[in-house]
Amino acid sequence: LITNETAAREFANEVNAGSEVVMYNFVAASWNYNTNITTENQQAMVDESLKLALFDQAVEANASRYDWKNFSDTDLNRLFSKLVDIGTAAMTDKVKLERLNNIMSEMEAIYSTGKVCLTENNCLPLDPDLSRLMATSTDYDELLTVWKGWRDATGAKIKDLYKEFVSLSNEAIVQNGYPDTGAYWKSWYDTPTFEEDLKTLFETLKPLYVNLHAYTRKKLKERYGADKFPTSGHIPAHILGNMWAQTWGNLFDLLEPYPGKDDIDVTPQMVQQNYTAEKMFQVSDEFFKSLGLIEMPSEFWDHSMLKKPTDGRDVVCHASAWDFYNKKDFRVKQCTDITMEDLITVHHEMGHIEYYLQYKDQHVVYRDGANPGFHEAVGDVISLSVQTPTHLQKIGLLPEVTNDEEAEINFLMKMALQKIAFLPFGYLIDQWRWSVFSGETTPDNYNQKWWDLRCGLQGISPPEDRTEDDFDPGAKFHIPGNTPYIRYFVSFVIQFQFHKSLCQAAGQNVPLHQCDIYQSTAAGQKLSEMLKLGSSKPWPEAMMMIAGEDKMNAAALMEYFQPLTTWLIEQNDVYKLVFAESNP
Ligand SMILES: O=C(CCC(O)(O)[C@H](Cc1ccccc1)NC(=O)c1ccccc1)N[C@@H](Cc1c[nH]c2ccccc12)C(=O)O
Ligand SMILES: [Zn+2]
Repeated sequence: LITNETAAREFANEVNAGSEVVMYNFVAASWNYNTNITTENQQAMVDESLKLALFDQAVEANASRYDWKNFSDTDLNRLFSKLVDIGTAAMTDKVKLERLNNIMSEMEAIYSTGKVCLTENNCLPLDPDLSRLMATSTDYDELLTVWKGWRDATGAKIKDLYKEFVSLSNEAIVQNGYPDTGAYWKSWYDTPTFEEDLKTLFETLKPLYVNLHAYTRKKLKERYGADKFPTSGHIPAHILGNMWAQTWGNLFDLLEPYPGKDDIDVTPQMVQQNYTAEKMFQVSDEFFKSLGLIEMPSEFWDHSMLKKPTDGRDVVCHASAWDFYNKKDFRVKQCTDITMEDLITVHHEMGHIEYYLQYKDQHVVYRDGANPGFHEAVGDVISLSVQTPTHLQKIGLLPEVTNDEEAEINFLMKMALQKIAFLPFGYLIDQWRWSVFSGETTPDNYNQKWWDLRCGLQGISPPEDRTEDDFDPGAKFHIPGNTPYIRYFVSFVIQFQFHKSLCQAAGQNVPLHQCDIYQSTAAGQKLSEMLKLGSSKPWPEAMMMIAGEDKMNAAALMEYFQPLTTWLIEQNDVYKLVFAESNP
């Protein structure tokens, strides 16, 4: 084995240059497929992913000729540990590797082109039509038709492909040295106690969720009638204002504690002011600039897809942010709707782009979040400031701000419907997936296990019977998209730790939920120092830099929502708080 660390550094630099070319070609082919789903674009993308896998295999083989585990330079050791960790690209059987990539692109196409026909010749896509219906309809049966139709059009059609995907993904990852795909995904957090830390966080936050669930259930019973609800205490899954019941913000008009106050759901104001998708991204860019962070380069504005094409092309509408690995080309692809919910997603995507911009000069293997949760948290931290009534007033979306106890509770309720409601969902998706990858959940049990978790952790129930002919996990983008999900649960906890620390840096001595770091270059400085690291340091070091502690901690989130927690407990009759742990 080669022990010369100078030679090793030289090798790493050559890999960096080569990676940028191969990665650019792969990302460009993926972009073409995602923004124009055709069989030729699908084949072109699969071809590029095979070339990338061969490149990664060559890098791994060459890197393994160095005695990198014994390097004295810890950074070089870290760099090589990433060079040899090539994921499913380790699959040496090219036929199987091509099959794996074909299955993934096929599942993504089925999901992205799925439609529900409400009448013979009225077939609606998820974005924007079905999403708007789920957000605005209060017709129990119409919601049920859409909820079931979407699962028939996507999950059920993906089921068999997913079974094959699981086995091929595991076969590949074993060649990379991991027992199964879930173990590989967890390794990105590089924390031996990761799963128990997550469980502790979830148990700590569960009382907040149970309070919100009880309050929401009571109000939904008033709207739909108690007879529509199982005696077990679960809420039917299709009446929460979202296709997956993952956030409940669209129920704000029903759940608003003190009606008649400021209209903090600024969607009407955005429509009234003729907001465009471009404008929404410019508003977000301006916030990042106000912190002294890097503004969007011209390539971003020239090459992004900021709204759904109207030329009949099939596209993957689910939002995403793209790094072309050439230090210049960064894009967002989003079928932006003119709503406050989508303004929040705009900030989420711009957070990914800002991270890309900040770490673009790192070695390719370090162009990642400190851990995947960090990448998901950046935009959300900004949007915690943007969503404050005082900030919405500053940018002209809220005519005037009432500063009293009731308005404060209204605001915290709206934030809880986005952040607290999400927690069990963010937690359970990869509990399901890790159990599938490990073999604990077998293919004939996929749907049963899914509903055990949805009922047991989220307290929601299927509005009609489900069987193993259904595959309800497949109706959520990240499953056919093979995008890990625990990153969002991690993000929803750490973004409040970041927010609290950046608010202190900005000299904001107000309650956490009223803090707006807008125009604070001190906060921007602290954020950019962490972002520039990419994944070059272990995430506890990055966490210490930005939050002053090296662990995930729910305290900041609980501090943020404290006034609402108190209010909810007063509102709820304690004995009605729970839902049965089992399937109703
Ligand atoms: O999926 C997303 C946003 C899309 C994304 O920006 O996270 C995107 C997902 C994706 C990953 C890989 C391929 C295709 C899409 N992730 C990225 O673009 C991305 C960018 C850089 C690094 C890692 C991921 N949000 C989740 C969680 C969520 C729901 N509501 C929210 C509100 C605010 C923030 C997050 C959410 C969801 O919709 O269920
Ligand atoms: Zn994201």
